Amino acid sequence: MDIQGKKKIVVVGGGSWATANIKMLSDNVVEKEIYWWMRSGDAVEHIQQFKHNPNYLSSVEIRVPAQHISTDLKHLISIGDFILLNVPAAFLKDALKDITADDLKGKKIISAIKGIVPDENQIIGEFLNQHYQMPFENFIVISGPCHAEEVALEKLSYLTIASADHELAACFAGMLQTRYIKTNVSDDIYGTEYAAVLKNIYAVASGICHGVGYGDNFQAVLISNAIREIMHFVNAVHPIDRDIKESAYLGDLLVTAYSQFSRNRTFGNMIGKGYTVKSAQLEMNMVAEGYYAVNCLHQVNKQYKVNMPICSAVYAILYKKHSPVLEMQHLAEQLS
Ligand SMILES: NC(=O)C1=CN([C@@H]2O[C@H](COP(=O)(O)OP(=O)(O)OC[C@H]3O[C@@H](n4cnc5c(N)ncnc54)[C@H](OP(=O)(O)O)[C@@H]3O)[C@@H](O)[C@H]2O)C=CC1
Ligand SMILES: O=C(CO)COP(=O)(O)O
Repeated sequence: MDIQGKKKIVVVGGGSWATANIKMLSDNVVEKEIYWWMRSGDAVEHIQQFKHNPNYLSSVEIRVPAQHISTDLKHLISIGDFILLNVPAAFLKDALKDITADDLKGKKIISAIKGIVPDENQIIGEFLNQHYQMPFENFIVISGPCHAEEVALEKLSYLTIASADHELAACFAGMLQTRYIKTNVSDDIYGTEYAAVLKNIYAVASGICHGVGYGDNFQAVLISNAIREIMHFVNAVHPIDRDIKESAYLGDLLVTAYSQFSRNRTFGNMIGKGYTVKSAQLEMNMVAEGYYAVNCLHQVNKQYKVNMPICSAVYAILYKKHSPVLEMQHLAEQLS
């Protein structure tokens, strides 16, 4: 596919980050046609009529033409050149259940998902490559420290656009830049995806620590150890020369572990305060990817055997029902 010329972009997902992506793409001046899929027919009708997403980032004005918003994913994909996947990883298989490798053939596929597909235990690029025969040259990752809520407020933010094809990454970055969005381009798709998955787990850990009563001093030690765990893990999975201090790695960890907007931190905080997983999930109405990711990571790391005491502690609390207080005491003895 020629990457020049007016492009048709389909955004798949109706949550906060999909809504923020719709806003960035709409505010960007490069000429394009934007299409939007979400599972809820009621939400589609509401947006068509009132030009606002009723459930997520409701303040954002939606300027996508009404006839471009639909619950028919197969049809929208048949129109699109770029398919931007943005449902939580746990629901990706369900969202794509009627989609075949043929439907995606020749499309440029972008993942704005920061998660692992459960059961498959694969990051999104691997999943699409193995299940949909997507060539990695057609794949793009959007990452970086960026909360949807701050995009809605047009607060200055930086995104990293990663692809094995530098020209493709630069082309897509050009479709997202606005007055309030700056972009970096990277070729580290594995490291970018895995770092984004891991930082969600560390943000859950950060929330748990806050919930059980640790202060800022301990949080700083926790996050210093977390970036080392990320570095060791991504170097084991995909050893290339990367600077872990870049925004897509360290920056994303910091914003997620400290921001008031982080769903993962909020979820962890509730767990630390004694909520069950179910009640914390119900309370939030949004998805904390770290909950699913830590289980997948636990399986994936059986192969790599990287020493990851923070991930192990979060896994024990969420999946083996260990006491957050005791598990964090045990973890604290292993940090430095
Ligand atoms: N929010 C953010 O700031 C950022 C998020 N991301 C990533 O974007 C991805 C999407 O997250 P985000 O947009 O924030 O999601 P939200 O938490 O805002 O919304 C949840 C989404 O998941 C859908 N959903 C919930 N339950 C189910 C289900 N059982 N089956 C199918 N779909 C379901 C919801 O659909 P419905 O409304 O119909 O229930 C909704 O679209 C995640 O991987 C996240 O890590 C990345 C960067 C920033
Ligand atoms: O990825 C994010 C910020 O970069 C969003 O993190 P949360 O899902 O924890 O809100």
